[in-house]
Amino acid sequence: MNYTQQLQRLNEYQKAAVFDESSACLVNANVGSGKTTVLITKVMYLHYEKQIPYEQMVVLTFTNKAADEIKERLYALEPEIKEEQLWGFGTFHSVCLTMLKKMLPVENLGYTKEFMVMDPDEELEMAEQLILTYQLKIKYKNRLKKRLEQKNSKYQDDIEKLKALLKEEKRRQDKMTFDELLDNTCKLVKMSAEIEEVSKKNANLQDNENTGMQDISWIIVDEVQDSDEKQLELIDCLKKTQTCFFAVGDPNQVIYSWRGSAFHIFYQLKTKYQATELTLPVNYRSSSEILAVARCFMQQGGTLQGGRESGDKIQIRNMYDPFQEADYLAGRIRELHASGLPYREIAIFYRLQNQSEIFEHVFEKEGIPFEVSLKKTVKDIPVLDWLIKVLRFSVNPKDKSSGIAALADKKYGDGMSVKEAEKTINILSETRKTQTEILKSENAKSGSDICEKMLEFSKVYASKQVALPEDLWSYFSLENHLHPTTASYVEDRTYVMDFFTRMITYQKEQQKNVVEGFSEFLNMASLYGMNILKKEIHNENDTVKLMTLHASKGLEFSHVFITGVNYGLIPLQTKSFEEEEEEQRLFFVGITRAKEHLELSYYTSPGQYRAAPGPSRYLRMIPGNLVEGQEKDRESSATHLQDLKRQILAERGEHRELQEAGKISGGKNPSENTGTKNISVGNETVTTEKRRVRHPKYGTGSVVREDDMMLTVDFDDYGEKELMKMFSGLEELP
Ligand SMILES: Nc1ncnc2c1ncn2[C@@H]1O[C@H](COP(=O)(O)OP(=O)(O)OP(=O)(O)O)[C@@H](O)[C@H]1O
Repeated sequence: MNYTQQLQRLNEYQKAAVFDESSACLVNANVGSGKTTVLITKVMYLHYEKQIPYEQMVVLTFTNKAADEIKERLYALEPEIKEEQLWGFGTFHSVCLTMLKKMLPVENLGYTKEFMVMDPDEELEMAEQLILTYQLKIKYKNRLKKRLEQKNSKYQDDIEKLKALLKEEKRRQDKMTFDELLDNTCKLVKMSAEIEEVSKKNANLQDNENTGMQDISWIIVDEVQDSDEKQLELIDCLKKTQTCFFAVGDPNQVIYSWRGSAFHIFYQLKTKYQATELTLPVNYRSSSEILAVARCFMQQGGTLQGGRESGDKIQIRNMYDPFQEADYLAGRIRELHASGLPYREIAIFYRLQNQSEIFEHVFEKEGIPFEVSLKKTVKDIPVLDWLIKVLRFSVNPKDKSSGIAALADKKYGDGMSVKEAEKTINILSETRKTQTEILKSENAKSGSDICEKMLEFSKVYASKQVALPEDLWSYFSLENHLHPTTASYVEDRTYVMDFFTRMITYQKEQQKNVVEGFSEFLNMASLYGMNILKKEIHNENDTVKLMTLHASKGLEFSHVFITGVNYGLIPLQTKSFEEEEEEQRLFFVGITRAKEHLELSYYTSPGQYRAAPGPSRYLRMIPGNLVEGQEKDRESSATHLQDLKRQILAERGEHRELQEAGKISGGKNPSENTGTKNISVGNETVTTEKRRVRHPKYGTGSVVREDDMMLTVDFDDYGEKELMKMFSGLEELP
């Protein structure tokens, strides 16, 4: 659709937002009212009608997906647009990264232009290494991240010393955290503004000093309701008196308030910039029945007008348990597909990631094509997590933390302890001894081939080009590190080769030398962990989409099934009124993804820790006239259902047997080193104190049950998961 066609399609509210030229404008938009549509048309309007160059626009989005969508639409209209022209289109973090690399004097803050980005886990690892090296006494280490963020500590320990060491170490290793990308951009933009001010005053001394900063005419922000304090501060730094500010958002869709976003953002921005307020009230997505249900969960008042005619009433179903539900949905999807509905128009939502498992088993058996939206980042794939450390140290030998972590990795590294790895790196990098000398050295346990390779990488590849992924594979002797006899080898190798291919392609496309190109790619891998693996759901595939309510934001489907609307799941048990409100908004987001048809279901026997049987109170908030006849409890004893259940449980059992036989790798026994109080009930032990653990894939969580063999952990972002003790791969958190 070209610019004129796009403009003609808009309603009066949407046009008012596109044409608005006040110095600040806030668009309070309803769900599905065309925010994305307006934002893209606005950029086109400014460019084509007002002749604002793209390079003078900063268009900030909340996800990379949203930024890519806008860029793709612009490229489709004007394929000749250069990437540099769209430097300001991206997430807050990626735009800051570009500014720091290309426009701002990072050297003034003690960094080089080659600085690398580190994610929050890496910063924690660095802090843990420093605690070890300097023998620091730190209380509540399981809350180290929080404690490092807190300004004033009330505990008597070495936390302030650790903060200072960490700051120094990050600068020494030339690394910035995500937050520092924003903080440092702000600092340098402010410094540039001061220089400009001084040079204006001293105009007779020299012409306006070139601060390297682009003139920014427009700052445009999408999903402004999800911005946090740091992001607002960045907007404030970038906005000069002549810069116009335009933001769209929906206060009813705040689902990340734990990141600091809050309702007061609209109010704050409005008063700060004396912003004009506009609205987009008409929802074009959902049928009037679906909108009527959505209105029951709106918290911000206002009207939610519908732009579409009425459709099906919504349905509420009672399922005995998740097995019965999966079986029902398989049949229902088959029916819908037979009647001509593409699979891609069907979505199933749930509150916790672990709820997808039963659907996956059943759909696989029933031959229903599906995709599960997993929050997969490179960090979730152990081999890539390790490889990135190897590469980070290779392109930046100052980054000793990555080198140490790579060598000390139990599975892929050299199996050294952190201390041994540190010594090896220090000796090798400082004295550049050969491997034989290292072996003789008293201080190091053994020499390390990969350590030498990492240290020599920049030199070796200064003049050489990498042509194929195989070159890197053999350079680092990865065959030895990925252990060809292990079960994970084939999959690991595919991940590695795929990662190399992308990295080499990127470096060539950007016409950078190997070290520069790889560094940029690794920074992107930290920032866009998800995108880079292309594991996000692809809407073009004709598959049923399975995802958590959080992951559904911004998407739309003809038929939506929200499962497990039981108390304890939807909503989750909450600790505060604010959390409860956020749960409700999350449900609202889920409901408003549906265009034609919405089904909600609850279980009699949810089979999830903390979930209560029976309908959640949310279902009682929906007026009866919007619902098509409630079904009675379904018969749960159908023989085929019992068989299905048995089959799935048996498969789970086989999985355990494989683990027991050592075919699936695992880690240390987490109960070995705990001082937890446990109460035994029969064979089972109920944990009375919260034992915190970390799993390489599922993240952090608390142990809720354990017996001699098994251990059940309630993961913070995943929900409950049962693991074999011996092979759980869990790391005990202090
Ligand atoms: N003026 C219009 N006429 C007809 N359809 C429209 C119009 N504006 C937007 N739409 C359609 O309405 C749907 C929602 O639009 P869009 O995705 O831009 O909304 P949104 O506000 O970004 O949604 P969300 O609140 O879920 O983030 C899309 O299918 C879009 O094509």
